[in-house]
Amino acid sequence: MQGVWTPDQIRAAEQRLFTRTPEPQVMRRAAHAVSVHAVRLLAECTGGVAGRHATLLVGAGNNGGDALWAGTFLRRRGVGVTAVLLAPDKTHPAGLAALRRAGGRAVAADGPSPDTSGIGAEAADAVERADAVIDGIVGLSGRGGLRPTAAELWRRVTAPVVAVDLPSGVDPVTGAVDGPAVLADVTVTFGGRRPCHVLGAGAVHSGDVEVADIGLDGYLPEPELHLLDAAEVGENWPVPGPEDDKYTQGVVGVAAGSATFPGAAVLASGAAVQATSGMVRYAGPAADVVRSHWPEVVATGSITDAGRVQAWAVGPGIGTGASGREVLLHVLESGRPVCADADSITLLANDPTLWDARDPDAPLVLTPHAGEFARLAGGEAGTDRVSAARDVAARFDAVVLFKGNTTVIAAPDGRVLVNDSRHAWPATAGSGDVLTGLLGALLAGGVEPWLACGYATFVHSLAAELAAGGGRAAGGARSGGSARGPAGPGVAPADGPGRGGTFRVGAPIGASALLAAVPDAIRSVREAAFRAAFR
Ligand SMILES: NC(=O)C1=CN([C@@H]2O[C@H](COP(=O)(O)OP(=O)(O)OC[C@H]3O[C@@H](n4cnc5c(N)ncnc54)[C@H](OP(=O)(O)O)[C@@H]3O)[C@@H](O)[C@H]2O)[C@@H](O)CC1
Ligand SMILES: Nc1ncnc2c1ncn2[C@@H]1O[C@H](COP(=O)(O)OP(=O)(O)O)[C@@H](O)[C@H]1O
Ligand SMILES: [K+]
Repeated sequence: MQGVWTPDQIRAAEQRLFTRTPEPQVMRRAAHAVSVHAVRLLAECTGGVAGRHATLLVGAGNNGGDALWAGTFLRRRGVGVTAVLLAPDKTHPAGLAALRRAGGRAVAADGPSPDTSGIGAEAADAVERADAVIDGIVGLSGRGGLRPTAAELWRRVTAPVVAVDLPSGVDPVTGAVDGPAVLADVTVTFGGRRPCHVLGAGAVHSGDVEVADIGLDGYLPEPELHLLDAAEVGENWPVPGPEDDKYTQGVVGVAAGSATFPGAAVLASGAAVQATSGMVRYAGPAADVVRSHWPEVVATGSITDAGRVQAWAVGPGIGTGASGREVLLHVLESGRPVCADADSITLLANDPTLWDARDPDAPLVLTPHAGEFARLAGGEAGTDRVSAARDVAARFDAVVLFKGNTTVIAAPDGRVLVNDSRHAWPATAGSGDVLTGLLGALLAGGVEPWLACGYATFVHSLAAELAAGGGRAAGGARSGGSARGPAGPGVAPADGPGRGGTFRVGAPIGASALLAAVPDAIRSVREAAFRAAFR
């Protein structure tokens, strides 16, 4: 599991590191990593390094200092370097002196201008003609969007961009973007990811995130957030062993769908069938339709005849009336782990007495989308979705899987996992029903609920990507390309978030296609685990 640390945690760790390693040395280490990725980007995008030109956007603090030192390292590779200074009086003095000694040039951002922008002609020229741009405008101390001069410079950037630490203009803590902000191809960060690399629009603006080792390991506390990788999901996905039979792997019960919404039952049951090899029981009015799609499902018309299960997936399409309430009540009283989605969340939000039916020892997973979340929480989540999910998880003593482009998974004890989707293909009707089925199957297989949410979300997102034709295998390299794509600087391409090639290929999918790709996604994460074991 990879960690994500808040700016405060990073700063505290840095202070401890500085007691052993002098700050300038740490900065040079960080800057060297930035230069390595800038060299790679130059080579990939222009076919060469020496003789190319890099422009540094340099702000008032240490982030600008990093960029200046990175420029110094680039000079050693024969790259022409111009630093555009946004705050000449506050520019990192040692970094600027080093760049000048190395033969780099520095110009002020503002100055005599041929137009009304206030950007000096030299600065404008350096930005517009750059082969690569290094964004050192602002880092961990950033607040709000880019200020006017920085925004005006950014508007002129067309070259590929390496952001130092984080893309300037993005809120370091929430990832929110509420003004102009840099859209990076690569972000080079230090010691561990920051929340803005994985949350909200920041996840898109960061591009590919590279974590450089600057010696912080050993000084960092427990991470604020966690990320899963493909190998970990594959290693822990339940598969049958030699001693297993259909019962030992856990039987999942699906209580979903209705005469009006049989599709929810088919999708959730199908996902449960594809997720593990044990047995799936279905209970509800769509039993005939489910049987005709999935003959292996043991289906009955009534929840009271369902038979024994090890976990329940309940909610999609059951309705919020009396019959839906009865189904939910039965499931909550079963004492089994429950994944409650869709209508069951609305029922719980509307009728607090339903909570009393719950066995306090049985794990409960709630999987709200934004609207259902607001019903549960009693108000909109706002931009700090992590805190909002944590609060609801603690309040209801349940694991909360808060859906969205970035899915936030909070446990009642405060642990948070995030899945920063690199695309938006699951944004299609019925895909939530598939997720519910996957989760039910993992809970029935005995997977710890918080991790089950992480594994299910990872596979769900990957299945959508494979189905859409992005073609990225889990743990594999993403295809390249400038973050800005054909839409031009600062604008995400129309076909999805503006990052590597995945977003410019593929076709929209329905939930059935996502469901059909689940076995490929599971195979892919298991292959990643196999490769990792022999690395
Ligand atoms: N600690 C270390 O040794 C290491 C740290 N490292 C590096 O240091 C970075 C943190 O540096 P930092 O704390 O100096 O602040 P930084 O982010 O550069 O901001 C500077 C000033 O910018 C301003 N500003 C704020 N918002 C703004 C906006 N929207 N648009 C424009 N300007 C804005 C605001 O000043 P103001 O103008 O408000 O007075 C703020 O004080 C960190 O991200 C990493 O890169 C690495 O070298 C590893 C070792
Ligand atoms: N923009 C998006 N990017 C990535 N994933 C998304 C996006 N929007 C929704 N999703 C995912 O798609 C699924 C939709 O679930 P839900 O809203 O319950 O749909 P439904 O009720 O139609 O099945 C969730 O897993 C959610 O995280
Ligand atoms: K930056």
